[in-house]
Amino acid sequence: MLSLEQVKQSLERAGQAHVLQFWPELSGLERDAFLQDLSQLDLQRLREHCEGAARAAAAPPGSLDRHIEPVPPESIGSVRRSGSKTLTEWEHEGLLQISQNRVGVLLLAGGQGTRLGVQYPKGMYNVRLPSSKTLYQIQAERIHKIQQLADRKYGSKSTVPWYIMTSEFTLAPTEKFFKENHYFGMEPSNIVMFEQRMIPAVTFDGKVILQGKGKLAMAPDGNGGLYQALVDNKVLEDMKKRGVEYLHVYCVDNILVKMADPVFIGFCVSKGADCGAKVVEKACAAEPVGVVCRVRGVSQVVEYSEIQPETAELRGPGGGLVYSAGNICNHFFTRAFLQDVAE
Ligand SMILES: CC(=O)N[C@H]1[C@@H](OP(=O)(O)OP(=O)(O)OC[C@H]2O[C@@H](n3ccc(=O)[nH]c3=O)[C@H](O)[C@@H]2O)O[C@H](CO)[C@@H](O)[C@@H]1O
Repeated sequence: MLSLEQVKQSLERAGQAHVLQFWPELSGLERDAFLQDLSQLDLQRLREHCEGAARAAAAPPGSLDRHIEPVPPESIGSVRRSGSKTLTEWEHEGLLQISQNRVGVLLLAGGQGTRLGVQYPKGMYNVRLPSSKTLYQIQAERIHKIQQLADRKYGSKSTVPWYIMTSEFTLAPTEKFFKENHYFGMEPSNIVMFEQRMIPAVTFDGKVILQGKGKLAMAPDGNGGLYQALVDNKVLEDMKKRGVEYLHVYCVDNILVKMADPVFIGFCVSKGADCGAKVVEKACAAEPVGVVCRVRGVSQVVEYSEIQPETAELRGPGGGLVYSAGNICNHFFTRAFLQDVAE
């Protein structure tokens, strides 16, 4: 732990000295705990984050749009436009990989569910189905089912491990919920929960916010915190040990999610892709979903808040939207790709 003097100096250098404004009012115990938290702050990294966010916010509207282009047709596979032979080939490839224990699923469940307005992890939400099943139970049953389908086709005894990224807010209640529900019939060792990092919440001008006189307001570092969390928690090592080469990543609030969807997995594997995104055609230009596209030649998601309405409304020769690949936060990654990103 750093001394108060050291912490003071680095806070001053980083323009964050205000966080110590209530120091004289803190008890001895509170001071120790606060100093401990402050010693662990990576102020340099925080500054880089804030500067990056400020730059993005200050960029003139439309600056992304000038460099945007659709994903090339050869990288796209469409369920709607492909014949049943092609779809069956992709499905068989996906099931084959599952039967060989080479596929895992990863749930992004570190968000706080603020928009849903619940005080507990979203996966515990009972969506009022007649069965009263929660999102977690529905997902567990889908893992059982896909294993069963692969086993039936290839005579295997497959396992699709379930990786669950949580945060400081969601780990303990999620663990408790799974335990109380007997892991929904799954082998507990095949459910790997891990925590993403927390970062300080800041104001628009990059000042760290206090939650209390001796406590920083912290928040999970976004779903892009996944890559760091995979390393911090040795998840890539776990995948390697199990022989998992492909990961299907999805978000918690998608009740229709086809976990380890064999068609999607099979398509990505047969393309030799190192990452992929499953998309749904946008219903209308203004639909508030991100679009998968290319910016300066690099494939990425451009959020609906980033794209200009004129770009979103562009239509191709057939009359369809040029940017219609709606992101539903369903991603495919090879372990090798994730390892590469991590390094
Ligand atoms: C960045 C991103 O993916 N955006 C997509 C996401 O938006 P959306 O606004 O839903 O993205 P969020 O970041 O809120 O949440 C997506 C998922 O990430 C998880 N989460 C979030 C924050 C965090 O720190 N840790 C964490 O695990 C949430 O629990 C959730 O499962 O879904 C939309 C609809 O499907 C897409 O159109 C958006 O393009």
